[in-house]
Amino acid sequence: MRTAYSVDTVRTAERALMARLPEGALMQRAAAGLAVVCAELLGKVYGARVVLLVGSGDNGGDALYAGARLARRGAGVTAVLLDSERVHRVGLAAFLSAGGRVAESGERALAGADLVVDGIVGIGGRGGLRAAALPVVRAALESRAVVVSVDLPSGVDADTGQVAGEAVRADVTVTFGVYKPGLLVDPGREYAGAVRLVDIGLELGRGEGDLEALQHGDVARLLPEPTGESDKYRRGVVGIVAGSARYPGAAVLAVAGALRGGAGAVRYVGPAAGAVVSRFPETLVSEGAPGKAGRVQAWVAGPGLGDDASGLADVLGAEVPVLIDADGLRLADPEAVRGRAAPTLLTPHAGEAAALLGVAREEVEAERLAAVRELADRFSATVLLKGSTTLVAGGRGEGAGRLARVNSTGTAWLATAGSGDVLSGLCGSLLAAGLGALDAGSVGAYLHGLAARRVSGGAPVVAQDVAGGIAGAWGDVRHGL
Ligand SMILES: NC(=O)C1=CN([C@@H]2O[C@H](COP(=O)(O)OP(=O)(O)OC[C@H]3O[C@@H](n4cnc5c(N)ncnc54)[C@H](OP(=O)(O)O)[C@@H]3O)[C@@H](O)[C@H]2O)[C@@H](O)CC1
Ligand SMILES: [K+]
Repeated sequence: MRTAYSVDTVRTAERALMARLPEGALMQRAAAGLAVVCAELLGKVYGARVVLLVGSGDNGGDALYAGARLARRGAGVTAVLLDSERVHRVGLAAFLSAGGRVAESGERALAGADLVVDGIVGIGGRGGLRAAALPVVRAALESRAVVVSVDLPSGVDADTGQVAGEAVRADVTVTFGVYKPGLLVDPGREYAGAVRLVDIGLELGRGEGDLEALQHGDVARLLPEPTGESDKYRRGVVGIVAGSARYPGAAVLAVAGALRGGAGAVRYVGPAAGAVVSRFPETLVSEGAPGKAGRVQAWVAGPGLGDDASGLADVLGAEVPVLIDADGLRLADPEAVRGRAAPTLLTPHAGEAAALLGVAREEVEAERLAAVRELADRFSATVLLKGSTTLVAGGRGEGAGRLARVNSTGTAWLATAGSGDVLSGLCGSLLAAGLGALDAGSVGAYLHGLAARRVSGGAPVVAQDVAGGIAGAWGDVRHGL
């Protein structure tokens, strides 16, 4: 599990650790780790040209101490001080005595740099980059240098990943102690590049976390596994209410996701039974109301329904887990969602989330973590917000509280018609197998992203292929590949 902690939590832990250590020890640990990564990236340190962008706080201090270490190993290191009146004084003195120089012109220094260290601002930053920093940041990005951000790309909000205006686009971010949410959630994640974690001795429990990202091992432990005793009901029967005369394909894709998600059986209820059975003859179909369809251990409702809300009341009234997606999100009665006793998983994309919250889509995109938490609170449900970094926040009971999940396996190629339908079936299958809503959503998103990456290989994918790739992704996770 990769766990990220909020700035407040990090600051509290840092204070406690600092009280037990000699003054400046933490910054030395941070700078040493930063210098090691820079040296690795440079290959040869002696003779390399390094430029430090130095802001007015401790983030700039880290950069100066790391710069001193590189200068002692023979690199030509130049510091661009964004405010010469406000700089980490002791760090600057150490940097100068190690042979570092202060640049007269930032732009000129940057033109020939091999590596740029972004120490403008870290977890103390508020808002996007200030005007004074913009010319050097732009020059750094235009140079051919590798850009390494200290702790966080300057301009990215550590707690939310929000970028107000401009921010540094790093090739690598060296972060200290623990991950910060802004490094895992878009748009911040995109600015961070590859993230390297440097241990500085901070000790924080999972319970103090703000956001976590499942890794292969976590997903492997959560995957349902049939035993010799299994029959279809033990593996879970999932019911799908999806599709319409106009959108039969949504039903087919949701069923595809559900079958690939390991359900013992899939029941389909709706007008697209012909299309479903011709593609997947193993599906059990019925045309009446969902309540009459027979035993089901989790329902998925919504993909491609158009304006037909007739099945939703039955589904929302069922005492089993329910996933609502796509048109179902618009058609479902919010009171019926809030009033449910069994787990409920809502799976909007940013546009649907914006409609549910009554805000503009851009607002959701800019503050994805806040949006998913707000929806989970409003609907007393677990909410999965789809996107390049899909987020899942818990409602009542399981997963409640602040610890949300972020999925790191997504790919931009997943933004394709029908891929959400596959995801809804897949997550529904996991619910039917007995996973809680937070686990079903995050494991489903993980496999879905991995499946898309596997079949894409960097090229466009279609939703059917994503469903077809789930088995391979499942196997990779199980075998730790
Ligand atoms: N604590 C520890 O134990 C350890 C901390 N460590 C390091 O310290 C970092 C935190 O340092 P910090 O607290 O000094 O804050 P920091 O990120 O340098 O920013 C504050 C300064 O930036 C300014 N500023 C604000 N917003 C801005 C913007 N948008 N654009 C430009 N400037 C902006 C703000 O100015 P002001 O608002 O006061 O005018 C203030 O002067 C942390 O990220 C890690 O790198 C490591 O050494 C490990 C041990
Ligand atoms: K930084």
